[in-house]
Amino acid sequence: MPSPGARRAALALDALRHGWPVRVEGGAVLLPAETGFAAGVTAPRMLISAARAVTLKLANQREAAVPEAPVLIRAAEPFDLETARAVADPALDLVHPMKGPFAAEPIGNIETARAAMELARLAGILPAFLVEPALEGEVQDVSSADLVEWKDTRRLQIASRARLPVEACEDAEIVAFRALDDLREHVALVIGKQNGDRAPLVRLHSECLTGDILGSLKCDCGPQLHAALHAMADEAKAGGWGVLLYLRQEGRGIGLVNKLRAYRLQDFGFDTVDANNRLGLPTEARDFPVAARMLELLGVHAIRLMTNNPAKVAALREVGVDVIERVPHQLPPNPHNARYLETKRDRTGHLL
Ligand SMILES: Nc1nc2c(ncn2[C@@H]2O[C@H](COP(=O)(O)OP(=O)(O)OP(=O)(O)O)[C@@H](O)[C@H]2O)c(=O)[nH]1
Ligand SMILES: [Zn+2]
Repeated sequence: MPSPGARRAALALDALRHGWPVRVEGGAVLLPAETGFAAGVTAPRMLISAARAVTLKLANQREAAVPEAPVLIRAAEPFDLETARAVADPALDLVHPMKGPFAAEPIGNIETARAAMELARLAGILPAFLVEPALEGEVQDVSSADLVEWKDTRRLQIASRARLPVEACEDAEIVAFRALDDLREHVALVIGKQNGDRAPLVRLHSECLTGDILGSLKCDCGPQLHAALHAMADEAKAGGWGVLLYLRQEGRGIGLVNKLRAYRLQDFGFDTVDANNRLGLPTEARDFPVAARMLELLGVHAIRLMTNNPAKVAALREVGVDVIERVPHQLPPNPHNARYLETKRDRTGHLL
C-alpha cells in the first residue's frame, strides 16, 4: 500500500545521497556535509555526532556516551563545505587540523536532530549537516513519523521466487523480498524441503561485499556464509531444512562507504567498535524486524539460529521470532581477522 510518509522518507534518503537539502519536521534546513554541494554556500551552525564533538572537545559526558547522539555547534566564522567536511570526517583529522574555536549550543528539538542523524546513516553518508545554509531552491521535507512509516515491515512482500541449485545444495529455492520506497532487495535461500513440523536451521547474514564477494580476510563473513549453507545442506540430507536470510545491511547497517571509512580508521589502529563510533555511527545498526518479517512471510515461526551473537538472538526474540536454539557458528581465525574476532568476544558479547 502506498504511504505518503514512507514516500517522503524515501525522497529524503535519496536527497541526502545526492547532496540535496532536507528539512526535518518543519525545522531547520539541513545540507549534508559529505555530499552537499552549492558554490560558496556557508552556514553559521553544524549538526554533528557526539563522537566528532568529543574530538573537537565540545561534547558533555552524557552526549559522549552515545557516539551517534546529535550535537549542534557554531564557530566564529560560518562553516563552508570544505570546513564542514573536515569537521565531519575523522579520516581528515591528520591532513586538516581543525580550526576553532567552536562552541556547542542547545538543540531545540532533539527528536528532530536524532531523526536527521538516522537519515544520514540510512543514506550511507557521514552524519554531519550544515544547518540553515544560505541556499535557494527545493528542499525535501520529512519527519520522524515518516521514518517510522518507512521502516514498517508490513510493507515488505515476497516479490519473486525460483529454484536455485547452489554449490552447497542442488535442492534450494531463492525468494526475493521488496518494499515500496526501499530499494534494498533482501533475499532468502531455502535449502531442502520446507517442513512445518521441524524448526529449520537459520542464518541471518548481513551483506558484506568485501567478505562475501572479494574474499576479504579482515572479517569472518565469507567463511561463515559458506559454512552455513553447507550445514543447512547436511541438515537437509538428514531430513531437515534451512533458511539463509541475506540482508542488504552492509557493515551492520552503516553502508559500504562508511564501513570502508571504518576500515581506514582500523588501518590507523582503532578496533571495529571504536572505528564506527569515531565516525559517529552506532556499532550495531541492523534492522532485525525486517528479518522477522521475512521469516513470517516464509511461514517460519520457530528457528534454530546459527550465531555466536546473543544480541542477535535477543533482537529476534524481541520481535516475536521463537528462537528455540542457538547453534554456535565459529570458524577458524586468520592473522588478519584475529583482532576483529577478539573485539567481537571482548566488546560486543560474542560467544567465541
Ligand atoms: N561497521 C563494520 N561492519 C563490519 C566490520 N566487519 C564486518 N562488518 C559487517 O558485519 C556484518 C556481519 O555480521 P554477522 O556475521 O552477520 O553477525 P555478527 O553479529 O557478527 O554475529 P554472528 O552471527 O555470530 O556472525 C556484515 O554486514 C559486515 O559487513 C567492521 O569492521 N565494521
Ligand atoms: Zn565481513
